Formats: sequence, structure tokens, C-alpha cells
Amino acid sequence: MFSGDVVLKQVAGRQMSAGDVADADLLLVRSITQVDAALLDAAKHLKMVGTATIGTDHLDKDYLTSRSIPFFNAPGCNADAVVEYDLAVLFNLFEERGESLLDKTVGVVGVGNVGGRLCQRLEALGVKVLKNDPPRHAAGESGFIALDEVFAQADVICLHTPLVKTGQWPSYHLVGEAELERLKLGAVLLNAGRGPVIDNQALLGFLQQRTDVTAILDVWEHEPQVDATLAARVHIATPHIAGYSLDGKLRGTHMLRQAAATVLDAPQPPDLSEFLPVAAVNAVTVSDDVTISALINMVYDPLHDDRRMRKTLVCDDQPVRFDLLRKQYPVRREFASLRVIGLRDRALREQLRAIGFSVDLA
Ligand SMILES: NC(=O)c1ccc[n+]([C@@H]2O[C@H](COP(=O)([O-])OP(=O)(O)OC[C@H]3O[C@@H](n4cnc5c(N)ncnc54)[C@H](O)[C@@H]3O)[C@@H](O)[C@H]2O)c1
Ligand SMILES: O=C(O)[C@H](O)[C@H](O)COP(=O)(O)O
Repeated sequence: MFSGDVVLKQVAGRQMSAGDVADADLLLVRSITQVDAALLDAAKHLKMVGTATIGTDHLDKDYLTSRSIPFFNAPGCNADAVVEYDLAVLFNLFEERGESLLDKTVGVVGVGNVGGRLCQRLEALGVKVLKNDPPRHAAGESGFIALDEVFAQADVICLHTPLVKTGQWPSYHLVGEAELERLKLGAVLLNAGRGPVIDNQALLGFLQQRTDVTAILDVWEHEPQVDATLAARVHIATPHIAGYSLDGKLRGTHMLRQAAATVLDAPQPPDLSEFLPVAAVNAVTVSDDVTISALINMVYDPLHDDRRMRKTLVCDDQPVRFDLLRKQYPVRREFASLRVIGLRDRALREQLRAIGFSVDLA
């Protein structure tokens, strides 16, 4: 997406050093590069910093502001991918148990781009949703309840807050012993926000006692290091890939390309649709016997990611392998890339549309 007269210098995200960026006009990163004074003090021509991610906890925003360097993230770029990770995990889990997600009460903590879209899709399915988002509540929006109430009432809790360590609503160790103790019997706790939002040591101690609780972790405290003892207690363990759809990655890059064009007063790039390929499997004809999880798994089966990650947990170089799993992640598309054809059952058609599939009668 970045071409023409641009001189591109690619540096591995964890290895990037001050010398690499000293002469840069633009710095484009992902979540594993700390962007702070140590990296940028020597960079005197920098016109912009961009991160092709939703999260910004790796950017020292105060420092960037003090240097008047504009910075951009890519809000919402991979939100649908994260929502689909949650749905894939939950539909599979309850099918395995002979239960249905549709009968559960789901708590969503952090109702922004990811959490908000998750609530929309669940509510469209008829699932009861409890929402917690103190910043939005304080801004005068309605429909939110306290974190304690979510933990006490929900069958499933999905964490989608940013990692914030200061201010009025810090999320660092938002979930510790006290919150975990409130979980209902048989509850499911899913974190696809940032690892340190859950106190991982407290979670391990809790899961050792409360074997009825199911934990699903895509994000870990101290990434790329993963606590193998904790992972062994977790039902689905994945290497921070919830947002890794091809669609989401291209959207993020495209948003930064647009920001760069604005900053540099250059022409805007072509529409994103010009870059997004048609999915390898883009249509399927099914009968009314098909299950929602079977269709979801055709697009994305989270168990593949779980299996790949578990193999790395026994390796001496586990952190290197965690990064490699992410770097070499296979092409994954979003639900909307699959057209489901042939269903006569109107209710099932509506459910599939509600969770994001393209559905046609014929
Ligand atoms: N696992 C992944 O692959 C992946 C992918 C995308 C995003 N993320 C993470 O998920 C986070 C959320 O993404 P998003 O796009 O929804 O961000 P967002 O900024 O759109 O939404 C975050 C929401 O959390 C709320 N919030 C902030 N502090 C809170 C607190 N202490 N308690 C409850 N709510 C709080 C905010 O008010 C906001 O509504 C990102 O910041 C990123 O760290 C992870
Ligand atoms: O914040 C985000 O958007 C996500 O956590 C994102 O998936 C992180 O991916 P990375 O930048 O590490 O490739």
C-alpha cells in the first residue's frame, strides 16, 4: 500500500532502535514496538507516528504531544475480527457442552469498537447482554452496570478494555481475586483485550480451586512470555491473534495510508476494496441441518490456533515462537466473506445475518 517514491526501511518490531528511526519522516509500527523518548529523541524529521492497531498502550502519547508529532491508530480496523473470535470460541464451547450461547447472559466489559459490535451481534441473536463501561457511563450514556454486577450475574464475561494504568478508570489488573470470586458457577471468562487487564497470577490460583470456571485467553501478562502453568488451565489459549483477519490488517494499513496522505499533503489511496481479495472459499450451499458452529468453523476455527500455540509452550524459546505464530499467521477472513446459500429456515438465515455472514436464498 505504501509505494512510489517512498523509501521503505523494515525493522523487526522488537528490535527497532533509535538509530533505525533517526532519519525517518514516518514511523509505522504495530503493538510490540515501544514508541517513546528512548526510540525517538534522535528522530528530528518525524512528521507522523502511526500504529496499525486499535490499542495504543505502546505509544508514549505525552511524549509525542510534547514533540508535536502527530500520531494515529486505526480505530475499529480489526474489531469485527475480534468479535468473530469471541463468537467462534463461544459457539464451539457451548455446542461441545450440549448447551446454547443463545440461552446465556453475556457480560461485556469495555463497550467500544469491539465490545459495542459484540453487543450488537449478540443482541441481534436475542442473547441477554450486560454492559460495563465507566467512561461511557460518566459521559452520560445509559445502559451500563457496575463491574461487580456483571461478574455476579453473567454466564460469560468478555473483556474488551484498553490497557490503561493511570487516570480515573485504570484497567491494569481490573480483574483480580475479588472479581474472580464473584464469578457464577460454571462461568466463562474471555480476555481478548490486553493481558494485564487480568492479574494472571490471581487467575491461575483461582482456576486451580474453581475447576468449574472456563477461561479463554488470547492475551497474556508479560507477552511474548506465556505462563505455561496458566495456559494448561485455560480452555482456549491463543497468541494474541483475535484481531488477525486479513480484512482487519488491510483496513489498519489502509487507515494509516490515508493518515500519511493527509499529513504529507499527498493524494489519497484507492478504496480499500481494491486491495481486499475475494476469499478462497466465498460461497457455500447448505441445507437447514447445518449448525452455526459448522459455518463459523469454515471461516475460522479457533482450535487450530489453540493447538499451534500449545505446541510452543514446551519449547525453550517459547517467546520467540509466540512472535513467530503471529508473524506467520495464516490468511483468515471475516464471516462477511462467506455467502451462505440455500437455507429455507428463515430463523437460521436471520441468525447467520445477525452474526455477520452474507446470506442468500439461492
Ligand atoms: N486481542 C487482539 O487481537 C486485539 C485486537 C483489537 C484490540 N485489542 C485490544 O482491545 C482493546 C479494545 O479495543 P476497542 O477497539 O474496542 O477499543 P475502543 O477504544 O473502541 O473501546 C474501548 C472501550 O473500553 C472502555 N473502557 C476504558 N477503560 C475502561 C475500564 N477501566 N473499564 C471498562 N471499560 C473501559 C472505553 O470507554 C471504550 O468504550 C484495545 O485497546 C486493544 O488493547 C486486542
Ligand atoms: O490493538 C490491536 O489492534 C490488536 O491488539 C492487534 O491485533 C495487535 O496486533 P500487532 O500489532 O501486535 O500485530
